[in-house]
Amino acid sequence: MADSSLNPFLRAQQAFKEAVETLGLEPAVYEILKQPLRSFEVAVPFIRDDGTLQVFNGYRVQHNDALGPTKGGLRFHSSVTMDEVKALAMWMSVKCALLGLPYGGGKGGIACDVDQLSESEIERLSREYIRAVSLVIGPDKDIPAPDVSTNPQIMAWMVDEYSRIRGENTFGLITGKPIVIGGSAGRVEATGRGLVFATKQLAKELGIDFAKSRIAIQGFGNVGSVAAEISYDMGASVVAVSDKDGGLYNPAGINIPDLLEYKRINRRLQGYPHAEPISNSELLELPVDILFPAALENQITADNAPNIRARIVGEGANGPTTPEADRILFDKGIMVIPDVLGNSGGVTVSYFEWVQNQTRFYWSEDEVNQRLEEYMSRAMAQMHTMHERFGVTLRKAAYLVAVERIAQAMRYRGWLK
Ligand SMILES: NC(=O)C1=CN([C@@H]2O[C@H](COP(=O)(O)OP(=O)(O)OC[C@H]3O[C@@H](n4cnc5c(N)ncnc54)[C@H](O)[C@@H]3O)[C@@H](O)[C@H]2O)C=CC1
Ligand SMILES: O=C(O)CCC(=O)C(=O)O
Repeated sequence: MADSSLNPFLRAQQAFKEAVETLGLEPAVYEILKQPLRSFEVAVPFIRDDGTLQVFNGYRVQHNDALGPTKGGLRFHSSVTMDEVKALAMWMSVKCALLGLPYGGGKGGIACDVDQLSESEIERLSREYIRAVSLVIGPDKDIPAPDVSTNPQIMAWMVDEYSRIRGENTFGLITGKPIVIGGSAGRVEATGRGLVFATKQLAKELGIDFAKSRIAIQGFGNVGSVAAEISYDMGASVVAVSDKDGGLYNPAGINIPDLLEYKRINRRLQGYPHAEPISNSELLELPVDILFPAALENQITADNAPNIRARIVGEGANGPTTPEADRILFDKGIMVIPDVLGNSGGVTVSYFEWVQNQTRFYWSEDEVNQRLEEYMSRAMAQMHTMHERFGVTLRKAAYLVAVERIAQAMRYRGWLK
């Protein structure tokens, strides 16, 4: 069966439409939320190491700022398009509102393949991108952060470039920075930590002991590798992991610290001697308790959803499950922790980082982790209330919490007359 719901922007629009209708809100709410307030497409010229000039397409989208400045990551990936960035920004609006953060949703990216660029080329590209969007971002306007193929080093170059343009250190411009220049303790781990936290809570409700569970993880970057490490430390058996080049499977469980050391030395997962090779599609269909998709959108579709055997799908990635797949998983009794909650640990600790930058007062990692649990527990409780009140999936319930909050802000601000 072909899956008609692969365009993430159309999916995001449909989800907002359903939420506005379910809540019985005025149609004007959907008219505002169905597209971003501002979408920028910029040319990013930079000099290659061989002296030639290359120009990439860059994007920054600000979906809705009723609750505060827009916030969301920057992705460097060859598949980045305006529609993808719009959807990612819309999902950020939902995530920030659900978590009760004083932000709207934003997102950005550059269509490029970082594997083809040297480190100095990535630095020049990052600095040029910031020059291209410097007029539309800022600590009280729109605050970027890491996403796919971007990291604290890239955030450092970007905040440095912006600070040079402004003529003053502006650490609150961007989050996910190295700790020594205003990064927050716990930000690198936050998304994976939050995902494991939310999954452990749901597992308990379903009578699954997380510490005895079998887990498969697609994507072994910031989100997937941290989720693997924390799950392993809690005693769970991580039986499969993967990256864009394929996966590894050991039904007896993979020693994650050993694999991380192997990856650090070899810069890849492939060839690890204590697990069998497995494809990404095989990994998704393994007989496990918990599946963490932590790579890209559209991984669980109408085609493979009937074969998913996990009892819980905890979405670390943004948009890994299509709406048709969502319906199939629901019918099979598989619980899905929606991305807007599952991966919300990242933006929540980004918010803490921004607060620390604005106040110049820095917190310990324990304080960060404790507040992260408080914010996520509150959002989960509100999502559960909507889930029960309207009898809808957790994803729809998350949208109901978020859209009600954004609509309230727009109403007070006089946008809905
Ligand atoms: N970094 C963060 O704090 C947050 C990330 N996310 C989302 O989590 C997902 C992963 O992001 P990061 O871990 O930050 O990125 P990353 O760049 O650190 O890692 C991405 C991983 O996915 C793998 N991958 C790429 N394409 C793949 C494919 N087709 N099949 C299987 N694996 C593939 C890569 O090889 C890599 O292991 C994205 O959807 C991102 O938007 C969401 C919230 C916060
Ligand atoms: O940390 C942030 O501000 C945003 C992270 C992000 O891009 C996401 O949650 O998808």
